[in-house]
Amino acid sequence: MLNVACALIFDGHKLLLTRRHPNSSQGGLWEFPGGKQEPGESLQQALARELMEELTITQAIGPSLGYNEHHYGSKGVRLHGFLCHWRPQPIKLTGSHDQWQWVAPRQVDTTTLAPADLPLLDALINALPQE
Ligand SMILES: Nc1nc2c([nH]c(=O)n2[C@H]2C[C@H](O)[C@@H](COP(=O)(O)OP(=O)(O)OP(=O)(O)O)O2)c(=O)[nH]1
Ligand SMILES: [Mg+2]
Repeated sequence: MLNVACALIFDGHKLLLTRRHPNSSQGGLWEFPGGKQEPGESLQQALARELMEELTITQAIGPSLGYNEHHYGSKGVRLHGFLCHWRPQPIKLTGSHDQWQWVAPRQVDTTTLAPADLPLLDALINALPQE
């Protein structure tokens, strides 16, 4: 099982989604930015590294939203979500993604979101104050 850490970066109203580069696995789908844990790293360290590598942003990694296990064919992914309070700063995509967007959590188009992400999106929505 591949351990992947991802960030649900939230500014109090909107959530940051990034779109996977068309040539990658799950290409063209939107996701929470992040990547694979490497040997010797905590999940939070992996996530901070990936956010710098992929978006050139520095984020304080907040509380865990749990994890979801998902199988893409024979490949199993354990996707760990962390809530991060957005620190305003420029975003620069370095190649893993071709777009980003800010979207209200309840308005995310779940048909174009990586399927492993759905339970983490629900965990965020459940943690929000009622409208
Ligand atoms: N980062 C990230 N990966 C996700 C999400 N949802 C989801 O199914 N995945 C899957 C896609 C990949 O099969 C797997 C690994 O993520 P990744 O491709 O970002 O890993 P990485 O940044 O380390 O990239 P690489 O070394 O493979 O280039 O996790 C998500 O929300 N964020
Ligand atoms: Mg990645």
